[in-house]
Amino acid sequence: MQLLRDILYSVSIQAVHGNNNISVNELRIDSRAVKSGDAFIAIKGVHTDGHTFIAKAIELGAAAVICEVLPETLQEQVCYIQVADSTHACGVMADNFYQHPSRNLQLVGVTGTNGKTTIATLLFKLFTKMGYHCGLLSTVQNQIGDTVIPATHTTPDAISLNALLAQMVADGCQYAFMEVSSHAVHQQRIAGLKFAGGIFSNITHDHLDYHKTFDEYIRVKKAFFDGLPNTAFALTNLDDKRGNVMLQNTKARKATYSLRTMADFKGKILENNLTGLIMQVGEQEVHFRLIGEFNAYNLLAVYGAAVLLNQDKHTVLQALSNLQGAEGRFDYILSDNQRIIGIVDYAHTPDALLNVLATIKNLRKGNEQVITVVGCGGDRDTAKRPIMAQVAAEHSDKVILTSDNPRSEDPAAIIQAMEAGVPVHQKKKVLSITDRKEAIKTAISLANPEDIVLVAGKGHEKYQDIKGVKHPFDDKAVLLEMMRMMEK
Ligand SMILES: CC(=O)N[C@H]1[C@@H](OP(=O)(O)OP(=O)(O)OC[C@H]2O[C@@H](n3ccc(=O)[nH]c3=O)[C@H](O)[C@@H]2O)O[C@H](CO)[C@@H](O)[C@@H]1O[C@H](C)C(=O)N[C@@H](C)C(=O)N[C@H](CCC(=O)O)C(=O)O
Ligand SMILES: Nc1ncnc2c1ncn2[C@@H]1O[C@H](COP(=O)(O)OP(=O)(O)OP(=O)(O)O)[C@@H](O)[C@H]1O
Ligand SMILES: N[C@H](CCC[C@H](N)C(=O)O)C(=O)O
Ligand SMILES: [Mg+2]
Repeated sequence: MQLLRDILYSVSIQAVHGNNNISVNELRIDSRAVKSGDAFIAIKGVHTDGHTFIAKAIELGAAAVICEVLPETLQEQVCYIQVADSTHACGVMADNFYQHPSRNLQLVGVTGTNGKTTIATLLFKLFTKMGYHCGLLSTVQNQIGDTVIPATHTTPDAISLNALLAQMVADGCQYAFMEVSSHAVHQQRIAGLKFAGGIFSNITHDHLDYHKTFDEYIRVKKAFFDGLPNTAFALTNLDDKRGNVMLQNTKARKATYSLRTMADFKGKILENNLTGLIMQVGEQEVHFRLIGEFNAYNLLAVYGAAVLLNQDKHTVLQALSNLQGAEGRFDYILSDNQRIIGIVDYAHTPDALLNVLATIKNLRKGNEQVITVVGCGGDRDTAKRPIMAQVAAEHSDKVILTSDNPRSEDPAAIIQAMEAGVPVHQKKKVLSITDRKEAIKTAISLANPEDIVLVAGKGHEKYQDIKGVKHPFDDKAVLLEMMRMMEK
């Protein structure tokens, strides 16, 4: 419990109605969760406007309301705080309410279209291995030391985020590694946080359903670096066309990584096969267990960040060399009698799919076929659908288009939109099967010994979201089940 006026410290306030010298139990952005003595922050969302639920929140006992527009009639027992931007106020208030947790550990944020989970997870594993107590906030899961806390978002809302960071501080964590999604930057979920460092992986086509234009998407990602303090580092990928732009206006210490040009952290791939990567990193030659060129980038980002956090180069490379990647990222299975190679990967953007297929192509020894099973999520960027199918068709021998998470959409319509991207001369090698399990089964039945079956798009996910209901589904488990069934 804390005083409202303390929680409001450094929030830009336009007007106060009522007594702000009252105690507040919890901060809430959802009226449905409000209990007696809570403060309700009304946020304008994508689907609805939190301001319409102010009366409901008060009915449930809200003692304070933070809003951009005051209701017409004000209740005497409630303190109303009018602010210019309630999403920003929410971030600052959450930071105050939880006693500035991000100032009490070293917080590193990772942004970019692809690689966030991999980089954040590797940093968490690396620092844990080097003897530190660490926290992780990622798409796959949140973690405090060994304790796993399920994740609902890539970056949680400001209140949950600060609550988790406070738990990490209370548990003695020295470092926290988090993914910073573009949604989170735009919705100010990270307002008020103090970062010790920021990492940029890359930027390609995604989330244009939300950000509308690519320029706006770039601007939002850049805003994360614009907001870093001069005590932080900002580490960027020089091989990405927008790598430099990201750091243009940052106050943070700039650093770069690259596989192609001069950079602070320069790497070179010496070998890249199914047993891993051999890379030259600085002066040292190192073997890594992660597979593929894109992971060479992720590893360089992790190495650079660790060195910028004052860790010893040799210790870092030694520890990093033994680590495995994140669940569902180029997750590799050999069928029991080693006939077929199965790969589960979270590639759900054209760029990620292209990377995975290019990686597979490089690893192929001879005439093995590559059979790709892929779909696109419903209620998400529609522009990527035909491109994903095109990429799959161009770089595979056979393709089965199927459902990802259809959400509120008709799965057949999503598949149709994908089919439109398949070039006419490649239509012959493309099948469409709406049921994902059937699609995986068919892929296995089409495979000959040594062939590679890639199941893309869902990675670690353990469900399929159909009309708002999450049905249990696990690509890796289904793939294994089908491999075993077909081998009998
Ligand atoms: C598009 C988007 O980001 N939506 C997020 C947003 O919801 P919204 O804007 O639709 O909210 P809304 O339903 O319009 O409601 C507005 C406000 O009214 C409140 N409300 C609503 C109803 C009610 O009865 N009472 C009430 O108070 C809501 O709590 C909210 O504060 O704010 C909510 C509360 O923080 C989030 O849960 C929700 O995430 C949804 C579930 C989501 O799917 N988000 C995805 C797109 C997302 O954020 N993904 C990124 C990762 C992307 C990536 O990198 O791949 C992530 O960081 O996870
Ligand atoms: N550095 C990279 N560059 C391009 N593609 C990558 C990179 N790292 C991983 N990928 C591909 O992108 C997929 C997603 O990787 P990862 O989960 O690490 O990214 P993410 O940024 O966290 O994604 P999300 O935004 O969905 O949380 C992987 O399965 C892999 O196919
Ligand atoms: N963080 C991404 C993940 C997409 C994964 C894919 N399986 C889908 O459901 O579209 C999103 O929510 O847009
Ligand atoms: Mg992620």
